[in-house]
Amino acid sequence: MPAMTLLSVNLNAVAQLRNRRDLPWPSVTGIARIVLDAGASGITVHPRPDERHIRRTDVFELAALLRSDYPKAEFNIEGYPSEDFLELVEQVNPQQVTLVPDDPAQATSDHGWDFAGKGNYLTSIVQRMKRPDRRISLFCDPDAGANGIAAAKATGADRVELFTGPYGACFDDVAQAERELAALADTSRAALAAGLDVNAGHDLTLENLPAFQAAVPGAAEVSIGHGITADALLMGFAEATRRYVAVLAG
Ligand SMILES: CC(=O)[C@@H](O)[C@H](O)COP(=O)(O)O
Ligand SMILES: NCC(=O)COP(=O)(O)O
Repeated sequence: MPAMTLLSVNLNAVAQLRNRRDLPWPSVTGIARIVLDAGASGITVHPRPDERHIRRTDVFELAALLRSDYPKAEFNIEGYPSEDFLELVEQVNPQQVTLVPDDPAQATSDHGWDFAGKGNYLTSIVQRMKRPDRRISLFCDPDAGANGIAAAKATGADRVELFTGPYGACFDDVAQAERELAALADTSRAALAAGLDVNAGHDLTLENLPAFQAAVPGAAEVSIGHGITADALLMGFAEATRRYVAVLAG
């Protein structure tokens, strides 16, 4: 079990802001530098077919930056395993690929895989994507439970990423937040017991992360974008990153 939960900063929101104009700022690679210098362990991007935030060019530029200046940082590329996506991953060769069952029309990711129903499909994608230097993570519903986790493990994946969106959405409902945390904790325990490492992400914030950490110990990595970008508008990306890293350090 990893000693500390690592922070991977999702830069989708930065790219989305940049894309409001036909101009190169805010710079996605520039912000990547700032968060990595401030203590983030990796960078996450979730390119979508319409390039409404991260563009294919961003993926290549980030990969080049990490290779040249941050060789210890992890690049995590998330997305639906379309042929275009798989070819992009093969060209860029990130350390981690997170497969997400999102439809191009979705505003954002809103559910995990149906591991039992899509088992054969996922197994073939995992086999194609897996390399000794690349891990595969599967986006996982918070209530996937032991049966879902057994099916996820059978695909050959290395990790699951717990979808924390429903937990993040109940910031003003403490009782519901506790129910969401209990489901996440059950699924995380089942994953760890099955030999899968656990990542987590979606709508995690400085405010909801401590309770998540307490309820779901042992996560290898959280990827955070929207919340840290909102914080960075107030305090800058360096300070925001330092605060998330401090929360994760406990
Ligand atoms: C899989 C996941 O939860 C994130 O990658 C999320 O989809 C971020 O994407 P957006 O920032 O575009 O919502
Ligand atoms: N993989 C989840 C992720 O990157 C989280 O993004 P966000 O919801 O924090 O924007």
